[in-house]
Amino acid sequence: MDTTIEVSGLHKRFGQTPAVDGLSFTARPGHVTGFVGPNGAGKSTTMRMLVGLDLPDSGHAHIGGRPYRALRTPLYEVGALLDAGAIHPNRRGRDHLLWLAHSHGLSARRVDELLELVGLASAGRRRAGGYSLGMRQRLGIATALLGDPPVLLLDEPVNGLDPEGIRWIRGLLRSLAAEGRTVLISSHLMSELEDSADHLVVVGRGRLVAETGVAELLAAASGNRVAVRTEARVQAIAVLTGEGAAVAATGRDTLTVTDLPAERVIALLTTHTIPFSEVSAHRATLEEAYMELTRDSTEFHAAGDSALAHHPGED
Ligand SMILES: Nc1ncnc2c1ncn2[C@@H]1O[C@H](COP(=O)(O)OP(=O)(O)OP(=O)(O)O)[C@@H](O)[C@H]1O
Repeated sequence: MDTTIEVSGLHKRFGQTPAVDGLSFTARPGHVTGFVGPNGAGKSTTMRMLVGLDLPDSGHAHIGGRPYRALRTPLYEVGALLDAGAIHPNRRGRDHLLWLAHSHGLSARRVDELLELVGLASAGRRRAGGYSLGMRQRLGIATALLGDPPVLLLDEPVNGLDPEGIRWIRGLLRSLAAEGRTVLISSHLMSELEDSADHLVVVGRGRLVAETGVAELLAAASGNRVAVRTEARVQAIAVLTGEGAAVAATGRDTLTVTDLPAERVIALLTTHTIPFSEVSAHRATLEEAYMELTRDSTEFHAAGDSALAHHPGED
């Protein structure tokens, strides 16, 4: 079964508000795709259209080439966490899962397995009304995973989780993708996607700002820069510029080298017996990369609407 998520030319308005405004992107199996953008960017609306809770005005949001409503066994094909609050406060967490499991021919054992997996084994018999937001998120994730689906759509799954919970969900998402599943998670904070997403769809005001690999984005933002600490600045500059690198003196004993990998810088300094105490690659954080990306997209906005999709590396 094809499990690619494909959003194409998607439009949705609420009254005068364009919530989603011509959005297109793809989320592929085996990847965690981060769907990121500020509050009100249209992420939840897109997710709701992916599972048929809202209808597009035009365009499509397909899973495996079909709309969600055409799936024959949705629980086994697509797991979704859209609104962690959507559970009756009097219902116990385990009963919520049991009801869903039994109506789909799944066993109580599967329910207990999942409660264990999401860390709710002991809390499962308590009423959901007493759950913290983090516990409701965990129950929502268990619900999404119940039918062992190859596609997962999780809207702000990190919301409400404590640092241990955030570490846990990052590992879970990575392992679900490593099993070949298509995982789409939304967040309004880039930092939440650090160490979990490997592909990014960045949106703003209902439109695509960028669709890019995380490694590609970080490499572009890091700008092939290497920091060198040496007491022999003059000799180091001579050797490194001789190799075609751009070198800037950035402190009394520090240099910033552009366009030469750290390994090559070390090899050159060693060969020429130039002493150094540090050579390190500058690695941008995802947050820095995001700032750079959205700054560019703002410039595109100012220049006109034709080039909203900015792919780093293409300029
Ligand atoms: N049912 C609705 N009725 C009216 N306007 C809506 C409705 N749902 C969403 N909107 C509007 O559509 C826009 C996109 O909202 P959406 O919730 O999809 O954004 P989001 O990126 O998920 O934001 P957040 O991070 O805050 O969840 C916002 O301006 C929002 O107010």
